[in-house]
Amino acid sequence: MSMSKPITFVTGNAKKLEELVAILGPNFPRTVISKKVDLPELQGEIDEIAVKKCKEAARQVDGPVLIEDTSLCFNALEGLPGPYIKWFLEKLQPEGLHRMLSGWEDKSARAVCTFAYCESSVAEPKIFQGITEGTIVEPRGPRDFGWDPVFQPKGYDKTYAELPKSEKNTISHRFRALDLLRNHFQNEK
Ligand SMILES: O=P(O)(O)OP(=O)(O)OP(=O)(O)OC[C@H]1O[C@@H](n2cnc3c(O)ncnc32)[C@H](O)[C@@H]1O
Ligand SMILES: [Mg+2]
Repeated sequence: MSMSKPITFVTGNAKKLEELVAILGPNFPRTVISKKVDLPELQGEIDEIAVKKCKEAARQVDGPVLIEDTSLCFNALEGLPGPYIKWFLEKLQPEGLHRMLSGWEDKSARAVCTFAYCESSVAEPKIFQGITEGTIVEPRGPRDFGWDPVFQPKGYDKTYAELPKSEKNTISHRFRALDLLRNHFQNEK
């Protein structure tokens, strides 16, 4: 029997939590609870943001914490909007994200999900990152989660939004990151 403390997943985003629960499933070796906090939107390189965000979460929660930060990187734009995608999406809507690339032939993009886990406020965060390659297309499909309508994963003719959740959750940036996280905790036992 494991005596480990529960892990608190700190996020203000209910859809992220929903996907994490669906992807990890019931056999994940640790108990994960969630806490709704809007952590600051930081600047910098992707890994650096995740580390800082995790340290901030660890300051706010007693015990092990998990955070994640999601970037959408347009290759034509040298990786931008990247970690700033939240503001671009909020101001431009999915249509505007697609329009941002109208002057570029290269519509390719990468969805990057970076989890950071910290045992306590004095421990160094560990990073687990997943990347899914795709293309930015005109928005198609339901609008219940962020930029899903404009991201068409490589090898698919549907956007993330058009794919059944169960299928997105087997190929997504978040799935790939959580697969690494799962391996880490399974090997720890
Ligand atoms: O509290 P946190 O966990 O930070 O949640 P957030 O919504 O602020 O999320 P981020 O800072 O990571 O910003 C990422 C943006 O991308 C969106 N997003 C994240 N994962 C996504 C996914 O799998 N599909 C579509 N949009 C996604 C999300 O709604 C944000 O607008
Ligand atoms: Mg955020």
